[in-house]
Amino acid sequence: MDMNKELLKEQAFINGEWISTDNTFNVDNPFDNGVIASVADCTENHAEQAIDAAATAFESWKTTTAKERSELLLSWYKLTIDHADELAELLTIEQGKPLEEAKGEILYGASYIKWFSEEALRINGDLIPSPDGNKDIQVHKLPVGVVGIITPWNFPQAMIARKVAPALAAGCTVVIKPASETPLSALAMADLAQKAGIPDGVINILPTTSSSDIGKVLTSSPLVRKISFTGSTAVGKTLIAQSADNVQKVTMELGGNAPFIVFDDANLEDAVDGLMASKFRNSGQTCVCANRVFVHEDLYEEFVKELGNKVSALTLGNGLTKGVEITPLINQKGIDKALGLIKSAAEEGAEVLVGGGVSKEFENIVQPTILSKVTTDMDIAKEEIFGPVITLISFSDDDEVISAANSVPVGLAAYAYTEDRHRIKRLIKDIETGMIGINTGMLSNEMAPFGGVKESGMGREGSKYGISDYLDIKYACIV
Ligand SMILES: NC(=O)C1=CN([C@@H]2O[C@H](COP(=O)(O)OP(=O)(O)OC[C@H]3O[C@@H](n4cnc5c(N)ncnc54)[C@H](OP(=O)(O)O)[C@@H]3O)[C@@H](O)[C@H]2O)C=CC1
Ligand SMILES: O=C(O)[C@H](O)CS(=O)(=O)O
Repeated sequence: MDMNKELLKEQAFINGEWISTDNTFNVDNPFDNGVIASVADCTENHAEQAIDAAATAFESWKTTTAKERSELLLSWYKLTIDHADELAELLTIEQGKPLEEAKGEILYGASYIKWFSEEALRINGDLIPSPDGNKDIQVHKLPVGVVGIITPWNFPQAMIARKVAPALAAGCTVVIKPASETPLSALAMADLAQKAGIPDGVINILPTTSSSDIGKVLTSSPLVRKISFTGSTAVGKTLIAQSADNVQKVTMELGGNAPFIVFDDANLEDAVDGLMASKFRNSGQTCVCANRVFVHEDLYEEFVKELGNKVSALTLGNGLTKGVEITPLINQKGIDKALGLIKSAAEEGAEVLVGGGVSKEFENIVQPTILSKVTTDMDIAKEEIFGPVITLISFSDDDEVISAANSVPVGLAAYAYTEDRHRIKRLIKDIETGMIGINTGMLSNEMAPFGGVKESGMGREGSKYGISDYLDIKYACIV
């Protein structure tokens, strides 16, 4: 296809230079497996170079004023908005999601850059009256230093913006390892950052297929003071363990298994619409997708009927085609995972009401699927599906469904549809997640604290809380 190649970068970005490497790796279009780019394959040596560049740049970047950092982030934001269409096209080609969703991601990512250009101006300390009256107690907020960032393929631009913006606003510098499936969005954002005037060495990007090796360099370097990661819980645990040797700060946005609960007093149409929005965004490849759908027995049959009509009407195809809603999963591993979970659920007694396999027309697209008679002891209810598959579980009372919702080791997002304000108060308190949507299936925005509890990770991204992850508190006692 004729793609705008202005922002198509295939080299590594280290210390403001575009660097070629001895080896390269292909980036494929998930729709047709066509090769769209051949990208520099960085090694541990490149990682060391990038860390040194970030450490050197930190010595000057940390002395910039908050106003200077704010203005540079605003310039980056404006260039991102100006190039939103090209960035969206690049994102769809490397990740597969519908162009309209990709544009939404670009604007969503940009909103974090704008938000933290403003938050940079509000990094204030404290003056505290001393208990004995003869000391000055000062609290200073200082940048932690060089940050190692590892990002996933499901939101390849927004996860860059959501981590880099607060880091730079705080005065930190960054070394980024993007997902090997989707490095192009990260490289394009680095290009725009350089054009916005962000100094050499502040942002460094290491595309690679040697993620484990590069991860070890980042977590073992005494120059790297923090690791920020979004991805699977399994990899998050590996990184937390590796970061322990250096006592690095960590922000971990890990896997989820969101319960979506439809109570007997729910607005049924709203609940169906909310589930459609939550489940099928990015073809189910988000960490906050509804993963277990609990429907009160009194509503179950009517809910299934309404839902079936909407799911059956979804349009499958190439993300670049206007109107397409369901697109390929990121790779064969993701397709096999979703199909395997559907198969095991059916073998364990679930009923396939809609879909259940791969599209007959598009081999990389899993059909939007509805499984009924699912139970919480099935594998599909215990794992993050990361595919367009709805699992319907019937329930009869509040205690039962809250206990079932909490019966998993992760706790990122949850959703509930009910009008009962006493029940809402109880759900906010008792559901073990970092975030809960009440009568909505979409809760992510730059002004809210995004993050999880239990094995969904630690730290928060976005909101007034997001910048704290990139700051150290220093107490000065002055007589
Ligand atoms: N919470 C979320 O938003 C996400 C959750 N997931 C969950 O993870 C499952 C698997 O998806 P997958 O893409 O494999 O996610 P991973 O967690 O494996 O990958 C996420 C990022 O971590 C990198 N990575 C993988 N292993 C290591 C390592 N040992 N050290 C350093 N970096 C590493 C990957 O690099 P590389 O690309 O080279 O493998 C990628 O950049 C999904 O099915 C889903 O359940 C996945 C993505 C996002
Ligand atoms: O990793 C993800 O799936 C995203 O954080 C979800 S969201 O922030 O785009 O909702």
